[in-house]
Amino acid sequence: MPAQTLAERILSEKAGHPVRPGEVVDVEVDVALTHEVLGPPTFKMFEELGVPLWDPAKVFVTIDHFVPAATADQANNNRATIEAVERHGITGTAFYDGPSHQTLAESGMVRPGMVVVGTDSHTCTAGALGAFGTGIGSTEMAGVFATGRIWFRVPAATAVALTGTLPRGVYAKDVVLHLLGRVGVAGFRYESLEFGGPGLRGLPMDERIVLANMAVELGAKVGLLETDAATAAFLDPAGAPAGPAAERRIDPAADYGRRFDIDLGDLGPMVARPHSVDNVVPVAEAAGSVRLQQAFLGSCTGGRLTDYRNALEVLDGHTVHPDVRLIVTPASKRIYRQMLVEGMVARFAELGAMVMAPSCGACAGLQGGVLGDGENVVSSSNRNFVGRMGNPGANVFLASPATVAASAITGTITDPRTFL
Ligand SMILES: CC(C)[C@H](C(=O)O)[C@@H](O)C(=O)O
Ligand code: SF4
Repeated sequence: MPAQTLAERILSEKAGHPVRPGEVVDVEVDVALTHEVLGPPTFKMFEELGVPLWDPAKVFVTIDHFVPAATADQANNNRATIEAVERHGITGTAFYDGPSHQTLAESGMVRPGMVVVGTDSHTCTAGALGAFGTGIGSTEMAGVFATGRIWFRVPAATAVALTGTLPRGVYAKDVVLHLLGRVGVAGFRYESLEFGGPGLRGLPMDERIVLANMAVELGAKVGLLETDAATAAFLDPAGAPAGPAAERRIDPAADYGRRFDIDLGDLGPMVARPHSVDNVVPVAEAAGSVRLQQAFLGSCTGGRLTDYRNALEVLDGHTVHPDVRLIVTPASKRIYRQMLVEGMVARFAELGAMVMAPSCGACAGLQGGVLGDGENVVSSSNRNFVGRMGNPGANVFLASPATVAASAITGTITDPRTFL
């Protein structure tokens, strides 16, 4: 067997022979994800085929974007989704539990080496668990529902070797923003973006997930991470073994088109300014540039326990600027419950934050924090194009949860190290 990239290894195992970049392979799907936004049209197209669902146990359906519904149309989509799940006997569901990529990761359905497809672009998040995860359209998903199979062109790969440790006030989000600043939104187009090295393995799972989650912002087909004991512990919190497939490391002898070496110790807090996720500068350069009306801590990128702990570390002992609405939208019910246990909900409430139900919330501007004309928001989420967060007249700045917290205190973009 030749040395393989993480993506080649998964697709080779699935195809039954060693695959090469550029080759088209037809593979079995292990998990198919859909949600209330693209689920109803997907089910409609699939049902027109007149065949049974290939495997109801391998489908995961969520209601996460329209939660709680802001309009009757949204509520009708939610109902249509529930009815489709009932019609087809689908067992994997997370209704009103938080963004699908977090709830799918928590569900235990995803394992290293799997092929995961979803009608959502951030399905690449499953790469944090060692799975070949990618977003597909609803028509293609109708085909997957019917056959349980899909074809891919095997992607070329880039390896990102992380060494060192992140300085205080710097987080995984800053690593992704740093990469976006270097290569741009199409920097890894249709590639497998593979992260490894001791720097990666030193990051907690909550932080690692950010790297896989934002691979799509860099144009990548998949964002695959090395897996280790921490991955296994995430998959099996009770300590049950995750199986021999759990440990997957980058093979330096594999055919990587490009290799990046990043010493985490060299990085600083970064911010992506409107209206592109690669419009990146060090936070210091954007500091004080605009007045903020909103600060958002949430989404499948920046709504996990580590994010809230980091944000509260900055916020503790300070007050939120009176002009700023601080919105906290946990990325799952499990996270929300743990926040209650740790007293974080109370601390956010005392700071005047609006703590919302787990959902996508303000991230895609579908409910839970739409912006007004000319308003500026600093957000721990992943996209800032014109109209993202619900208003083409608003401006979205993307940063780490700690930078969001620091900026909420001052009412303008602020380096979190000011308060650490
Ligand atoms: C609504 C959904 C199809 C969309 C996506 O695919 O990413 C959303 O989750 C987003 O983040 O923009
Ligand atoms: S939280 Fe945002 S990025 Fe994630 S699935 Fe929801 S809308 Fe998309």
